Amino acid sequence: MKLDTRAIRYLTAEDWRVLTAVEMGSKNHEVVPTPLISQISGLRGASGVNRSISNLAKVGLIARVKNAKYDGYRLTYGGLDYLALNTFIKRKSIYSIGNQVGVGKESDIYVVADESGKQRILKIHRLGRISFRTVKANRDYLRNRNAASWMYMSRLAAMKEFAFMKVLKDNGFPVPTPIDQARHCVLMELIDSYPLRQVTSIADPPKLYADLMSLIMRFASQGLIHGDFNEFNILVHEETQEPVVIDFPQMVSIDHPNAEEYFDRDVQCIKTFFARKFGFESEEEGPDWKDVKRTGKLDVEVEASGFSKKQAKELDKYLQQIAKLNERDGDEAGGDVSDENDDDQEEEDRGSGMENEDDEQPDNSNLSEDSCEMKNEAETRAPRSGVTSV
Ligand SMILES: Nc1ncnc2c1ncn2[C@@H]1O[C@H](COP(=O)(O)OP(=O)(O)OP(=O)(O)O)[C@@H](O)[C@H]1O
Repeated sequence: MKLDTRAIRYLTAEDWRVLTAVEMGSKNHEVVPTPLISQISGLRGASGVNRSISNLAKVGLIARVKNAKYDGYRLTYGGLDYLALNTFIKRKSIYSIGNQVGVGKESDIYVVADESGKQRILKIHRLGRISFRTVKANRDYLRNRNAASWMYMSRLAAMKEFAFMKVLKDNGFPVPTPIDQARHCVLMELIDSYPLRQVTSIADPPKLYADLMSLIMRFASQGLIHGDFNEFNILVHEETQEPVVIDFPQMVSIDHPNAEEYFDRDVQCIKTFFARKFGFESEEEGPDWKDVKRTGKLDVEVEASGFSKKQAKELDKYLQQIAKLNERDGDEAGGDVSDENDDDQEEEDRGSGMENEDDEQPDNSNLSEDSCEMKNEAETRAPRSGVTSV
């Protein structure tokens, strides 16, 4: 799903109201009936509403749903992107959109700029897009998921990322400065860097290795385990060669029942990577779970910062389901980024009701042993040009 912002400046105030109405209506309607869109938008006269509906559908921000019992529309990823961008533009967080610099399994990364031209990173969470392609085959798995689960879950993922980044940054951890969050998008500082995965040579591998191991210990002493601490999620600053950590979907508390396992896996990922890539093996045994001493409670602090335990559980459960689907479908789904606009009928396959049935702890067991290898290799260096105004 490419972010095409060409139409954003041409939408009228009425179009925005109608788009917002479709978003609001889809909170409890799989397919939002046209009369409801009209009612929520508060616009007088059917002709204006119909004109806006047709404008929005033409540029793919909403999609007419065929085969439904009644005539209706649903919001597309594009529509949600526009709503989020509009919020950022109004808040003056974003002025222009540049190149896409990353396509992850579950996010798209763009360079954007504010009015002064300062460049930033926009991360658009797109949870579940891979699994959508095979959603029919996996009916049972998703039957009880919310109609708008991709929107809701992508928003939770953005909220989680923003909350963690904020708490970590405020406590002196090397993470990008979080700038803003709206719907399923996070805006953050652009780090002049390469992902460790792409770095071909490093001046001082033992130092970087030691820095990373002490980071794992620092996280743990503050009550946290990254859970996906690998060469894809560590950026190496171009000038200083200092590490900057990104991407926190798997982050868990050291009180998690599987904490030791996740901690050991983070350590092992770094060991394996340094041995393979730089031929470096430390003489020291490396950080040991037994040496972790809690001196802080960032795991608790993050819950108080706007991302609740309940939301964390909802998100973790959904991530586990998606991981299971992807695992089951193997290569068929792997890396196949589906565009949800492709298939008008898929909405039917998603049930309703976002229940939170049990009290399970977040579980990272879906990650395979070699989770260090899980990500797609994408063009990930942030180019500094091509920023166009939206
Ligand atoms: N703040 C940043 N500054 C510079 N580059 C960044 C920044 N954030 C992300 N990137 C680039 O985008 C790439 C992908 O980012 P990230 O790991 O957060 O998402 P993802 O891996 O695409 O998501 P997923 O885990 O769902 O696959 C990074 O490897 C990095 O090259």
